[in-house]
Amino acid sequence: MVPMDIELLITPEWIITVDSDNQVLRHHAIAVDNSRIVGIMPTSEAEKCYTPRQTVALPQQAVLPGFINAHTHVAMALLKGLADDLPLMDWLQNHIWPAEARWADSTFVHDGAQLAIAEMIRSGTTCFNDMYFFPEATVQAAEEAGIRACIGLIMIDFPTRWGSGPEEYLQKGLALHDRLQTNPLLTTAFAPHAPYTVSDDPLHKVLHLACELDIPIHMHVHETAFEVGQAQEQSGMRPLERLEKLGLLDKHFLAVHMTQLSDAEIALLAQKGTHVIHCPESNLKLASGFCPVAKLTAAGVNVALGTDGNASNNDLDMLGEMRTAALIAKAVAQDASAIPATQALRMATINGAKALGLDADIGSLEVGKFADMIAVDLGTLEASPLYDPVSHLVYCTSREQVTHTWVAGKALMANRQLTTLDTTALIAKARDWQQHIGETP
Ligand SMILES: CSC[C@H]1O[C@@H](n2cnc3c(O)ncnc32)[C@H](O)[C@@H]1O
Ligand SMILES: [Zn+2]
Repeated sequence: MVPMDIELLITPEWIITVDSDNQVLRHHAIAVDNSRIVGIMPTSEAEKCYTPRQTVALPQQAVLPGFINAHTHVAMALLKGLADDLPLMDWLQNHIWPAEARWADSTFVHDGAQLAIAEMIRSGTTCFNDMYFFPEATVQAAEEAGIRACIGLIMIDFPTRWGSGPEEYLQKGLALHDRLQTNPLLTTAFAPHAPYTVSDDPLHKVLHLACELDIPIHMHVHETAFEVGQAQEQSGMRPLERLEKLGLLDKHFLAVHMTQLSDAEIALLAQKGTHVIHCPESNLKLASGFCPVAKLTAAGVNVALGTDGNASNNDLDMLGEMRTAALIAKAVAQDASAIPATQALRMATINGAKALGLDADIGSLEVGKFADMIAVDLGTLEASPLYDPVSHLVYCTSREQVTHTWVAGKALMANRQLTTLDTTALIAKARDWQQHIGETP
């Protein structure tokens, strides 16, 4: 047999596939060519089958699909730690929105996005689903870094620095959507902010365009009891009921947070195929409530994981988020078997891909999918002894153990060195923003 020329052969100790059988393979290799996985087989066999231009030997690492952070506001990295220990509405109305009105221009969004993307690559995220003003600046930062992203085309009733209102947001969003058609790493979703900030007419328009373009809709929904109570007082309806009446709930809809859910609402989400994006650390920090993840999963709802922005988390660490999700699910369900490690890992990978409609291409390590993957060092003192690599990833691994991050076969981090971004320059720029933002009364 003539060996096949390929770009890259990776030979780790474990491959955690996150495929439908949750296969964990030992002493297997991953062959990558033309951005995609072309083979997964025992290392001894791969060495005969391929002539790789590059081989990466990872004798104490596990290789797994890159994390998909299914809800972010990446530019908010520059507001990290600015307003802590507050409930959502006080945090938003009295701290975050005023800071955004003062600072969130195109340069802020680009610089914040770059900083966040560096943090994400260093912690094993290969794809994020974003919602923020000046999305074209987030696009620029993502393109410079080489990361995959779903860019939110935002919608909100009031004027912001990015536009005068719904009509302009739609027009700018559509122009950006058109421009991204030729970009293999970037997709779009409509991102109406929340039921309490977007009225029916713009929601109708968003739904109409999302159906026409066949793209997802991504929205904060039922984040707090206050949100639900206020909507009931004002309209006699819970927000979810209103969204259902408007026709938004289907398999293209990503409902973020969902801490307030009745059993009937859970059944409705399952029936409609709506995805839930769980952000446990943001919900804990803002004391927003608890998403009933075990009940949702049992009902057949696809639940993916997001960090939310750096101003409410305050990190973008999907390993940490997985651990929190697995632990809090047990407390909420009062059942130690709720959300076992394998399920938490699926929430951080393949379930995010499903929510974004990208599961044919990413979310698991399988032949034909893009080589979006990470290597995690499980040979450390803290990870020893090791009986089950998936258990360690969820319950006992910190982000510093991520050694390599690849997107579409390109290394964005190798041996903890970023290849497309300059860490020292990013720290300097962040400190520059800190001086401006921190010293303004
Ligand atoms: C329309 S751009 C996004 C908008 O959302 C704000 N935001 C960040 N986190 C949350 C959250 O948890 N709930 C509601 N809104 C949030 C962000 O500051 C931007 O203004
Ligand atoms: Zn959010």
